[in-house]
Amino acid sequence: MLKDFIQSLPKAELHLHIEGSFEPELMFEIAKRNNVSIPFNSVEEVKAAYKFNNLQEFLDIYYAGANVLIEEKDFYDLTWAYLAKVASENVKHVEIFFDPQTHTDRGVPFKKVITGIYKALERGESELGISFKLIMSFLRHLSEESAFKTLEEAMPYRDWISGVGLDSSELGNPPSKFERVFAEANKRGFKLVAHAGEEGPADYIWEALDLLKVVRIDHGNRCLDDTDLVTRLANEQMPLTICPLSNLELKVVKDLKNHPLKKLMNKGLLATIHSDDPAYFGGYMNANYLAVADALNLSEADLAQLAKNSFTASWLPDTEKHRYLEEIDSIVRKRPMGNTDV
Ligand code: HPA
Ligand SMILES: [Zn+2]
Repeated sequence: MLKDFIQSLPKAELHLHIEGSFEPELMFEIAKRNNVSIPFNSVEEVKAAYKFNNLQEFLDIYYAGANVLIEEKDFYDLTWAYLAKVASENVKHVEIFFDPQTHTDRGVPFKKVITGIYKALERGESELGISFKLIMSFLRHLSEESAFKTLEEAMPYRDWISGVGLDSSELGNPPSKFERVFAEANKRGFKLVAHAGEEGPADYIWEALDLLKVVRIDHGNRCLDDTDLVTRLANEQMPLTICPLSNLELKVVKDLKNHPLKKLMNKGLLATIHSDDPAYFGGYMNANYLAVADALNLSEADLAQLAKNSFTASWLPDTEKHRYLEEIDSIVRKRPMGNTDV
């Protein structure tokens, strides 16, 4: 079964907002211990509210949910719950986003946020065997000044943070707004990524490449509107971290049958599959692989390619990347049909 095959593949998660993995059950538990009220009476009520017509409707609820997180332990529990979940799905490496401004703007110290997340990641590495990188994302609906301030706040934790990203409300907040702060982050040795072309136009992807100098595009669906851009992305083997269930729930695509993933792969782009905000969009890594496999009739060879792409696009050292690529090839070779392209 496709499901078992997906489960058997080692995978890397490269597009995951840790605040988006906040399951309602844990939200109630943390709200209670922090004495914070939430406008819902039950887990079912929370889940019923997770219906979105666009990115902004989701973000409003996502930021409201994050208000419950106050203490270091909250961030630790949040991160640990995510790691325990993906360990059961054979995810071997994670490069996760956190949104410091969502918390520091409410008076929660940067230190509590990052320490809770980082300690859980370290435990995940030693107990679950999941290697990790941490990416600090700037909220693009906030000012350049606020992003610069956040970059400074992060410097005592420089060694814990591998990269800088850009997320939140895309339309009207082009990458160019953050050109200077990304240049500064680059100088300080952070790797750079940005959400672009989720709701925003192909132009925003050009800006992310040329002005921000990113090494991966998060989402990037809209690149297909621009053939020159597709050629550039293919030539550079620029990774696109694609999130199928997110695209469906935020109405970036009407139906997964129209999802551009297969088109992207056919054009030679380095596409990868991830979960974005799994607690809000109804599925973690394997559910994303399975949903898109069903909708687009992907073969086992396609799925193996996507899992390989996730390691190729990761920031693991080359030796580790190759180890995973070989492991996936050997899983494919052992399939009953040999070459699984059936
Ligand atoms: O999919 C997303 N897009 C932009 N910002 C986000 N913040 C969490 N998830 C997302
Ligand atoms: Zn995202």
